Amino acid sequence: MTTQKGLIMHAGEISNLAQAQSLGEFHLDQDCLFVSGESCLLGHGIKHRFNLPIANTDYLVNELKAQLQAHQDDSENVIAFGVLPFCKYQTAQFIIPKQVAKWDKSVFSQWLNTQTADTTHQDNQLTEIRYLQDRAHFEQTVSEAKHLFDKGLLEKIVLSKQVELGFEHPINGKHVLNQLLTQSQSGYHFAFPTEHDSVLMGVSPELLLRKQDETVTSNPLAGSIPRDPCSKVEAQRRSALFNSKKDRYEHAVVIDDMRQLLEPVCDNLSIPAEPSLLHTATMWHLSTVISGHLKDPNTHILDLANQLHPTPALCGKPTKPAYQHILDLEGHGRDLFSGIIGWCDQHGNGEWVVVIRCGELKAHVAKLFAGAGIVAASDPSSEWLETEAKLKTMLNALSVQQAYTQFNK
Ligand SMILES: C=C(O[C@H]1C=CC=C(C(=O)O)[C@@H]1O)C(=O)O
Repeated sequence: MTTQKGLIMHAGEISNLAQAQSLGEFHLDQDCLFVSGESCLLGHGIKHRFNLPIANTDYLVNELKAQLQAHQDDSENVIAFGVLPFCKYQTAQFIIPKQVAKWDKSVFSQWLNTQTADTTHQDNQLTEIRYLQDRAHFEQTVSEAKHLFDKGLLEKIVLSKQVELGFEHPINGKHVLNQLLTQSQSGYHFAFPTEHDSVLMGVSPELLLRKQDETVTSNPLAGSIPRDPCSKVEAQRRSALFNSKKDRYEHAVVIDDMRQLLEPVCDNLSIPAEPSLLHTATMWHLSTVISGHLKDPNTHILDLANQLHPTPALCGKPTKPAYQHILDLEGHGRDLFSGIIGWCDQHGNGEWVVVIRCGELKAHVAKLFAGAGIVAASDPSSEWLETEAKLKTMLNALSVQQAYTQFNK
């Protein structure tokens, strides 16, 4: 095995479009996709689907290892794709594919493009928008959270909303995935067929953990500002974000938490003293790249990832009270949203990202999610606008950004 741009090479490398086309079609209801850097990991077909509880990390890791061993082929490295929910009392979904291939991202994009070239979304009317938490409710919960900070009960909480979009016709999921790949050049694109006949897809900017033998890398994000088409405004926003005390604090809470968990298990944990700026197609974020060498290279990636999850970038600090207040304040179950998604092999290597900037697509309905980190200095209206901006990744991929804005007027 060799490494290219951080993604581990596995059996079945495909770098040529003709070779890719010989595989037939990409099937959203049975194929898994995980894109990292210039490579993507593609799972074809479902050999075995199973669920595991995530409340006990040792149990999760041992059962997962046993499942991988039971489905190992003679010659090939066996891989499981999976998604862990936000709630520790729900179960993770895993798929061991019939066949795994590593592709160049550009080849995968071309291959998908050839399958969607003659389809368009233009005639798929948005017929309904249903907020599981509307603006008034969201802003009210931010204000309530601020009282919790005043009382010293919390330092940070991540509050979210969900939006259900109804369409006239069934959604063409492959077209949406194709749009995600075209519109968002960076980030971790993913697609996973869930046990409820929906497809979870999106492009997450946030790497929770990558593990290759003894090396671990993480790229937590927290502290955000929407992008702007005007370069002057864009420059002002970047600088405002970088110098914002509120956002620096929001970010520091996440980094401190990750340091606490990773320091005891790593020999030389490297955490830059101050964050840098990272952008997606729609947002700027404060970002820190953390890396380290594991004291025990045999540590399974989910051993660490499930302990890190949910970080204060998705939940809050302290974790347990923040989690409880999320349940009370939000009033909707997050399920897979703000969980983690990725893959691992039988050596415990792999990559997991947080389930954000994504949607769950099923028939005529797309369920979208967006959250924002709330701290004492948060302004309810700005936090709402931040969640609206975060929705754009999926709204643009669904080609309904304009219709969505019209609907909300
Ligand atoms: C919860 C989301 O973003 C998280 C990840 C990056 C930055 C965030 C923030 O600045 O609030 C959030 O913590 C989301 O995109 O729905």
